Amino acid sequence: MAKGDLPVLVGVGQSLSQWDGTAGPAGAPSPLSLMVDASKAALADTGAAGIAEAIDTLAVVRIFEDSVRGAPHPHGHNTNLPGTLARDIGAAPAHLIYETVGGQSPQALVNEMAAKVFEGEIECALISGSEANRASKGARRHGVEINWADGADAEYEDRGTGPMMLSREEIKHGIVAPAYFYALFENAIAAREGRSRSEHRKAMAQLFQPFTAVAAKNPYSQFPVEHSVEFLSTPSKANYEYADPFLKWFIAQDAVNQGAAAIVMSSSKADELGIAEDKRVYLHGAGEGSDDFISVRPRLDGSFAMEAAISRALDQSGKTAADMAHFDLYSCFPCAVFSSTQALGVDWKTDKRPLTLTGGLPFFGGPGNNYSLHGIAEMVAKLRGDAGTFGLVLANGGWMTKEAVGVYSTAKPAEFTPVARYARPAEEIELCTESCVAKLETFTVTHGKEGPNKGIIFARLPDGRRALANASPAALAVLREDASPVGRSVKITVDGETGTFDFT
Ligand SMILES: CC(=O)SCCNC(=O)CCNC(=O)[C@H](O)C(C)(C)COP(=O)(O)OP(=O)(O)OC[C@H]1O[C@@H](n2cnc3c(N)ncnc32)[C@H](O)[C@@H]1OP(=O)(O)O
Repeated sequence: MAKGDLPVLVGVGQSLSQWDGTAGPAGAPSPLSLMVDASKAALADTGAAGIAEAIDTLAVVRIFEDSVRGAPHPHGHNTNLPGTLARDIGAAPAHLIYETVGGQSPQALVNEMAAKVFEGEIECALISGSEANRASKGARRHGVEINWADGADAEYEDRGTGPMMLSREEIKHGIVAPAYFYALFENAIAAREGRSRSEHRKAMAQLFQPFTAVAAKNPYSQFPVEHSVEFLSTPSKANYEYADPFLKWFIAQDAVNQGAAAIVMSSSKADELGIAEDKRVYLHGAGEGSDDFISVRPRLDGSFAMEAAISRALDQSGKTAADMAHFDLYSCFPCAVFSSTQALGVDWKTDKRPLTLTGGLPFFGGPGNNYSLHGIAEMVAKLRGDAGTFGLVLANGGWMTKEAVGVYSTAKPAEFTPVARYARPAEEIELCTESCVAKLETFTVTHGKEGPNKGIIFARLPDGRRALANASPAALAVLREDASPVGRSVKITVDGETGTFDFT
């Protein structure tokens, strides 16, 4: 293992199952089976023999059931996903890793494995991940027994669930689901653009309509249907209100059975194994950024972490956003794409380059932490067919809390620079936890099957501090109006640990 060897992606694979329990237990996938299928496809995709035996490092992206402390395993627990995956693909890696939580992890693992190859620590890494949440939901809904329990003796490095991404203050006010966090960003963007709810829904639908067209043509999409702007922007039974301004199809869909895998190795190992030049895709730039709890971020209409990760990756590659021919931008919610295109300086309304290669998390599917491994798989395939061009993958974790970016091309880079440590924000907003009068900064209304249930706001005091509060019944009715309430004066009364507000 020589130090300074150029890392290269040589194989990618994906898997998909539409199993949802309606036709009984036969053919039910598990997270492991989806990873095995995708990994075997990645091994075959290299076009060379002996790859499984060459894998010295195997890293698995953390699945949903292992991402929340104490979450149940309703279909049995696979206690060693890396070890069982290695067993089932005939590999015997010296290093097994079970990655920490976050949608950044596929790209972060590529960045890490590439750096380890370059440092001469490893020669060949397989990265894989999956979700079988469609199977899980379907099995429970239809009373079908499925069994995911498994295990292996091989030791693995468990990176755990990582630091908390939400604060006590946020939890107390009901900001507990990704859609609620992102709705606060989304309404901050709508307010900046001067849009009412219906106007912003139209803009979100215009952004996402082309994503649906890509998803409709992708054989690995879970929901391959092209939707109109009209359908996407209009509340209906099929497109119900979830967290204002989001309707169901503005949201990452987690009812998916999808797996993906990618193989990173040293160029000399690729030479030794006879991997053809036209299979090889290089990492030209890598960047990573992180952010604070949402309630203390100075800006809500954009992302510090995205800006940091994107600019670092582009700088490393010596390219600009204008040089990118292809993008796969994380799209769990429209605001993630509004924020990344803003950071890239790409005008989503007029730019001709597609912003997704898969179809995006609401339409291709949102397989938990692993979505961007599909983005990377699609990017590798796209670049092989468009040799010499460049593409950028942005992977996003938490609520724009952890970002990892990769710039790729089949062109051989003159040099490789390992990724720098995560950029960290320097500024944070002080919170006010007493009764106060403030100006509404952003908001959401959460919905259940019975309709709207909770109004949540952030408000800013004249001294710059921020307060969190929930809506009184009268204030909730105002939040439901089409006109944006952002900028209006509110009176917050704190009782115990939570604030309740009314409009003044
Ligand atoms: C970094 C990041 O990636 S952040 C993103 C992380 N990912 C997420 O947060 C995942 C978010 N997504 C989800 O939770 C899910 O995909 C959902 C809720 C959007 C859709 O889930 P599904 O399992 O497809 O639910 P589905 O739409 O089939 O709804 C189930 C039932 O509940 C009903 N329902 C659920 N919520 C509502 C609601 N708010 N209003 C009305 N009905 C509702 C549906 O109508 C449906 O009823 P039916 O069974 O009678 O037809």
